Amino acid sequence: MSLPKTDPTKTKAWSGLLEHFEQIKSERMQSWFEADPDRAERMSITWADFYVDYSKNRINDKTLSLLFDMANEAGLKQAIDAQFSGAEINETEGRAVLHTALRDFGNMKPEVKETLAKIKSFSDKVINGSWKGASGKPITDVVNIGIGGSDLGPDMICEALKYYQNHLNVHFISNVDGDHVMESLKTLDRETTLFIIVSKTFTTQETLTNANTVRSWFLETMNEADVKHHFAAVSTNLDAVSEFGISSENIFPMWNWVGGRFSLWSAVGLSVACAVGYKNFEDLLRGAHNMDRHFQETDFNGNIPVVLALISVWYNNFFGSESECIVPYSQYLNKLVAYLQQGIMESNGKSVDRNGEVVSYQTGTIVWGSTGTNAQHAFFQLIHQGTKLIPTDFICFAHSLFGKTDHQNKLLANCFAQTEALLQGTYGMEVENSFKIFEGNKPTNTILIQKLTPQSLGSLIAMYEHKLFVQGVIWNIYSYDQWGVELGKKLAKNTLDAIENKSTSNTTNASTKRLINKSF
Ligand SMILES: O=P(O)(O)OC[C@H]1O[C@](O)(CO)[C@@H](O)[C@@H]1O
Repeated sequence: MSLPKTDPTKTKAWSGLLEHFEQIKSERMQSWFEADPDRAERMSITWADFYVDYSKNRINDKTLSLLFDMANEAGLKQAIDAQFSGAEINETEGRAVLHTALRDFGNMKPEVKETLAKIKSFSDKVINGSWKGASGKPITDVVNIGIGGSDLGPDMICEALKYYQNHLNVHFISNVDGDHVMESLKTLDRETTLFIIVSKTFTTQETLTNANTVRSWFLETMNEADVKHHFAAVSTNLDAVSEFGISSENIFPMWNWVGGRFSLWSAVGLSVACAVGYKNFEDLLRGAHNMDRHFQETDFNGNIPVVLALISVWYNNFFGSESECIVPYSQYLNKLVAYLQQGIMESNGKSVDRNGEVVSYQTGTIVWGSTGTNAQHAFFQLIHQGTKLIPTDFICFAHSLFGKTDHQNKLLANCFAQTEALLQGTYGMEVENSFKIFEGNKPTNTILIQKLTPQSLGSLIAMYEHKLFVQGVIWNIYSYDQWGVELGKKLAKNTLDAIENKSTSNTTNASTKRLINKSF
């Protein structure tokens, strides 16, 4: 089983969509709402504790039907089946893509089960204090050292599930910036801190540099023999981890069939299990699995990731939208966008198709955003009155966690009101002058979830994972490799040599040469 290799622009549906776009590009959503009282009901999906309203989009039934035709012509069903079957759909790296297998409790690989049991036993001990530091004191602080997928996921989840957090303090050291490392260490007590080094490859320059700096700092007052009480690691490269000096009982495996940016469901989530307890970590995984089943089993017209992906393709490839915005109305989700940026842009930032040909159409969207209501007071002006069409996802929760009704009502009112303002603008209203005109007709999706729980969070993240995969299938690109980040890594090595040796004789570019020389 492999991924189909269909050029989307050669499909019948693509031609149909081009023609259809010309017919409806100037139509106003408001008039569709007025003409069709059932629009909001028809263009929404209720699933588990999710209600997804996609009615405020510049689409009608014909648009949707053509988009579904395109998905069929692109072989989306075959692609979904290929992914879940464990086929090597990451062909350029010769790997299967099975992050979904990490959360499939009914059908779990023995090595995954075993690792989850190890995560449970380790995190239980750290939380209940039976895991002692070298001097016999219980752990108070857990520090995750990793970057990219080995940092963004656990950091985002720990922040999102802060309400469920226990007494442990969690910290994340990611950037190779030494100031960041030293600032993070400033308040930590060596005797009560546990460091988890997370690196799929265990070759990443930033993570290894940071891990070595942290170990030297630790050894300023502690002994080599104490390392095993304070350092654990998560990696596929078990030999390199042992070489670093971490004892085998503190090593958690991961596997090549899990991409870094989809790895929070593996032992990469160890810091999450420590921060919120294993039960909540497992609930997160179960929530993601529920979304996997919805994605795998539901017809395209009721399938949340599929519908959201196709609508996004509609704006990207027909309206020419370059970016899309994500605005969660929950401060707990303030790291969600950074996390999704890696997932979406590292996956779909590709310009060569699955046949090895340079594409003739747009692929990956630029994703950006921030939490509401803060975002309203920052960049919403541009979405409302700027010249660009920026489809926006509004994510909100029906119930808050602390039950502050007054705040919650205002938070939701702002969220819903923004989608309405973007839809209606001031169209048909009398305004004093042209500066006060809001064009309206700006597309939004609203994802209303009952409550922020580990389970609903798992479902939400899995929803975006599947959405990006669907888009990659339509665009005929390989979403699961990331060759584009390799060149920079290689050049950084050469440049480091020049900086360390204070010599630019091997630097060819004049601008880079001058920059290096100015830095001495
Ligand atoms: O976990 P590792 O191997 O240290 O890699 C970290 C990150 O680097 C990348 O390979 C490239 O940025 C990401 O895909 C990955 O999440």
